[in-house]
Amino acid sequence: MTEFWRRLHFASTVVAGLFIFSASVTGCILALEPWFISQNAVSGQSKSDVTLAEFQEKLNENFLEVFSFEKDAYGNIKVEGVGLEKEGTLFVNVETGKIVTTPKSLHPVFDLSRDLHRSLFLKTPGRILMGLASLALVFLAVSGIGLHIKRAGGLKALFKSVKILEIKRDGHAQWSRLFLIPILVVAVSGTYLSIVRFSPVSSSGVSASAATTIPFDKILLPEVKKVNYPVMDDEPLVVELSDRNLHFDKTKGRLIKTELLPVRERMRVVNFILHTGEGTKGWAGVLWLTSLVMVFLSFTGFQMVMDKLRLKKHKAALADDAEIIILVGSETGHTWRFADALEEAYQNLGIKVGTLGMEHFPKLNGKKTVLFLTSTYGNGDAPQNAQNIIEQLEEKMSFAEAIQFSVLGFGSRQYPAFCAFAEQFRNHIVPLGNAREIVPYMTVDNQSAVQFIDWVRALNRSQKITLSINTKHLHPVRKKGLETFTILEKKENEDTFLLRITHAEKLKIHSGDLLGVYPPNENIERFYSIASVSPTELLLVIKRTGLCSNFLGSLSVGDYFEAFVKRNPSFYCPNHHTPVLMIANGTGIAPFLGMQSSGSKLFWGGKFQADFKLFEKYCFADNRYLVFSRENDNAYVQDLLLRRESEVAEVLKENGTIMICGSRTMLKGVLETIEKITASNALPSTEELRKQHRLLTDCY
Ligand SMILES: Cc1cc2nc3c(=O)[nH]c(=O)nc-3n(C[C@H](O)[C@H](O)[C@H](O)COP(=O)(O)O)c2cc1C
Repeated sequence: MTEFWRRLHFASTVVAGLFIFSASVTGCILALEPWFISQNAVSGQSKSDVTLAEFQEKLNENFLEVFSFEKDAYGNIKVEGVGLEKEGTLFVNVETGKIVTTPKSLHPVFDLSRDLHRSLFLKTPGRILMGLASLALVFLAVSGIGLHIKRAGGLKALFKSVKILEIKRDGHAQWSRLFLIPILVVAVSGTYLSIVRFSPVSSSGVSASAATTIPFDKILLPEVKKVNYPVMDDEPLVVELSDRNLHFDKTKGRLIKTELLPVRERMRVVNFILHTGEGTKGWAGVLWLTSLVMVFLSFTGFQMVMDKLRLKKHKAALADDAEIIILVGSETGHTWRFADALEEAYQNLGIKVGTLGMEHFPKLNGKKTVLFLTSTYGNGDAPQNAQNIIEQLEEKMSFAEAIQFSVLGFGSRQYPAFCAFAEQFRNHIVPLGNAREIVPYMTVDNQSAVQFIDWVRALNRSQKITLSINTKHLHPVRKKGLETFTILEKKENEDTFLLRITHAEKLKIHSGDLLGVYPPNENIERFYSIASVSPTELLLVIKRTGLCSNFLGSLSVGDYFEAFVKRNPSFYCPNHHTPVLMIANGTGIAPFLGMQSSGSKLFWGGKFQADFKLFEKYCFADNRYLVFSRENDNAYVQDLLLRRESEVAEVLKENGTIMICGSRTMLKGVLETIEKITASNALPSTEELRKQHRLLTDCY
């Protein structure tokens, strides 16, 4: 269902985005019009009990002849007639009937904006386009509501606050939710106005009703919209009220007929006011804010669409006749190279094949061969596009008649949980009654082309085909559009060093994001945790362990290098006002140097006191607790947690969050300790805390 809302939202943006953007910008200008016009009102306010007959007498004192008069939404009365001194279209005072100066015309920008807003200066075709754009906005608003509900996890949760971690995505969600109702009103009323304009009025559009008989001298002026005085004796005098037209004979006494305005016309007036704010300064103000928000939403929406189009060279759906389905789980994109090469090999044999990311895992039917290629991330976790996929496996696969499958895990033996996710995933498929494994589970370490080809050979034997892989396509390629980072400061202690580097402000880096750096002559990046200490500066704390860290360690102040930022929102510091407990060892302190606040406590463990000196200047947390394993009390950070058990428990009691960064060995010890603390203080378990997003880890 989420996918349905997302597609509807995406399609509406692509189709009508530019038109909506243009209407939003011009809407910002037009919503100001009621304010200017109301300041410009010249006719004054009429008393509520003045009758039309009394007002006519006043007019007769000042005019030789009146052909008609009309009142606009701001109370200005415009008379067509011959005055004692002037004639033509004249504005009059509502109490005296005397001619007053005409209202000043507004700046031409309003007329230009109106034309652009209604018809893009293209007359009827433009009006039709803008009508369709309004309709697309209705779809956008409705699909937006659907997405909000899905994102919040239910209708009730819809009103919870959204954490703004990334302006583009979260700001879009936050502001669209706040302005959902006015946006929907603008969209529906705009659509209605367009429909009314282009659907023909039937001649029976006005209905007569004998029941509404108002004597002429009882009509109150505030209720009158327009009066037409007849020129010929046999024509009626027509008084237009908001919901009906009254026809009187020329003697002015006798009502000839009453025309009730059709519902459609009355609805048009209501929708016109809702859409333009005419005559209502308060609603006009809301519309102005709504237009501003819509400009922002168009802008951020466009950026997201562009991001998606840029990223999405891969499809989101399969052709119905695909015999082979390749499903890819990937965090940083490397596994896609292997999947694409495999797809190409099938195509070369004329076999119908489709490749999808795991997030587009379709409900399978009939007889299918499905090849799963997936990496493993974090602590043996699923990559980003395969989160929660195991829970959905049965639903996706159980309707198929027969599935032949194989799982190929991509990972790195540098991580203790080597290919753990792929293995776990495979173990959940094996028991399914309709699934048969055609190639035994295999793994690919560090994107090894040789190991991949081994698996392809096994696949060939099983399928009795000869896939031939173009190994050129397996070589890692550097990402395009890398950013430049220049070193401002470098400090070293033993084999660890701190870099303060500067970057372009537009990058909008958050502490907790990762910096992807390519070592010289290698196209597989390494990631380093970032502390963002100003809009253009960040800190890295790195230990020399291999090619890439040695490369960065060899740079000096003034040198620059190229890298890219990988967003890591699952390790952003929560920005609600609850305490945060930051736990790190060694270089794991890096992201926390950019996250410290008055509500945070930092627990850090290192070997020697001197190690801390490296970043002491940047560590200003009041509540910081340090421990050294080769000095003083020879203890680890988990020992420190036990010693300060009551403070740890206090953070959790106050609904706080625990963030852990550093080595995996430390993580294991720390989690065991926290489990003990939560158990003895009747607090939620670490598993429960993880589910509540109150236990965040970034360990390597
Ligand atoms: C932060 C990080 C965590 C990782 N965690 C694991 C892991 O727990 N187990 C594993 O086998 N590989 C792990 N890897 C290695 C990746 O799975 C491997 O590089 C894979 O080829 C990446 O494929 P992808 O770019 O398609 O996601 C990790 C890599 C990074 C950068």
